[in-house]
Amino acid sequence: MSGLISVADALDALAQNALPPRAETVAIEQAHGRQLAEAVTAHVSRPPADMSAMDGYAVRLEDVRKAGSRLSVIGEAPAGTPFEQTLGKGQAVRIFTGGEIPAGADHIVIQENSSRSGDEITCAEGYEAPQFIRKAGRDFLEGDTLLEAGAILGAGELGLLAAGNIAEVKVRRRPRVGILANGNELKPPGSELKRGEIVNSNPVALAELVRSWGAEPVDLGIAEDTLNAISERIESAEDIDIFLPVGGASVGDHDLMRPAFAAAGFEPVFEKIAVRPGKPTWFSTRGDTRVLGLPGNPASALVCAQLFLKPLITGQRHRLIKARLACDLKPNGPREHYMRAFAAFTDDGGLSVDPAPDQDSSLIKPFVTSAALLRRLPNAPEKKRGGLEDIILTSLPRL
Ligand SMILES: Nc1nc2c(c(=O)[nH]1)N[C@H]1C(S)=C(S)[C@@H](COP(=O)(O)OP(=O)(O)OC[C@H]3O[C@@H](n4cnc5c(N)ncnc54)[C@H](O)[C@@H]3O)O[C@H]1N2
Ligand code: MOO
Repeated sequence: MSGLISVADALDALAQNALPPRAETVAIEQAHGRQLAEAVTAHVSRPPADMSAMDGYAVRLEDVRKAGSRLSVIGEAPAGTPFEQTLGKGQAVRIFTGGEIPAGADHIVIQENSSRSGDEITCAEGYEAPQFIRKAGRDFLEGDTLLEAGAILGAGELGLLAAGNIAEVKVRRRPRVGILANGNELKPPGSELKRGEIVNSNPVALAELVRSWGAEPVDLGIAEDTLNAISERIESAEDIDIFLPVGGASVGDHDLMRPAFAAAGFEPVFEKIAVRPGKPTWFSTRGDTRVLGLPGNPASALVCAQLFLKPLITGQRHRLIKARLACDLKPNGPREHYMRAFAAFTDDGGLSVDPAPDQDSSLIKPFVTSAALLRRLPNAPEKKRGGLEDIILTSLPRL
């Protein structure tokens, strides 16, 4: 495959050249944001036994069917210290939230509904059905699958693993993504700029995206516009899974990224994509290493990172969802267009999408407000305000 290919074909090619899976074991305290390499099963049941949901008295339901029932208190069951005897007729055990239900008991009378005098309680009400007992294994049983391979570990997932008595998990190794800028005009943020120089803004934004997708960005610096300078950066980079050259992707005399990677033994898979912005995006492989070449224009780099780098890192395709257009759209050209767009929830529970008025590929400001990429298929006809279009949500819509 080479030449100009469609977005769908580019995504297929990336999937066919997915990174080989590599796993490592980490403590759950270090596992936030990581992706499980294998399914995890519970080591314990939760709760481990029937538990009281309230502070009160564990009783036999048949003893408290009528208001005014009197029972004798024969012991205590606080959380962590089960009461070991079996409760008999007319007996109650003082129990606290999280205490294990003693054998023989099948109901909790909450303390607000009872009065105690010495070792005797009187129930204010009668009961028809058992209450306030959490059955063993209500959350999960020992041996249940808690999480599937591929799950991303956030707060809920980590709490679930800990509750399942799991201290370590096998997670996918974070791919190392080597970000390499290129251009004689580029200077780091904060530099004193001479005429013709511009600030190297793409790597810091790309690094943040890479991190947010669970990979590790590696700064390979700025290479000058010579084959040697770029080749040196490629050769001295250590343990990189995905090279991410940005800039020098087009056809100009100073666009040297492709030949430099070709000289380093990378074989082209595709050379450009019928996408806007970001047509010069290219992809090559060498053994287990990948190189995704992004154009230098900031919007092209950031949009194509969303479209092509994210699936390469995560192994997952984008999810398109529908949103209602807040303005009219002109007919699209021959390239699949991903417009930087503002997405917001509407009062009627829907989602609206409003493309930034200027879609030039050099602009960075639209990324500050945009939460979505609005997809327009090649040669799509004009669309009226209020119609439904496909979008990719890149962050949470505004409320
Ligand atoms: N004759 C043609 N010219 C161009 C074509 C084409 O098909 N034929 N394609 C255009 C398209 S589309 C794009 S996109 C750009 C991509 O160009 P490059 O990837 O070669 O990018 P550069 O020339 O290196 O830079 C473009 C632009 O972006 C600025 N830049 C570059 N790197 C950074 C950085 N790290 N941080 C901030 N800004 C950066 C650079 O200064 C340029 O202004 O090519 C078109 N040309
Ligand atoms: O594809 Mo380029 O990104 O249009 O400017």
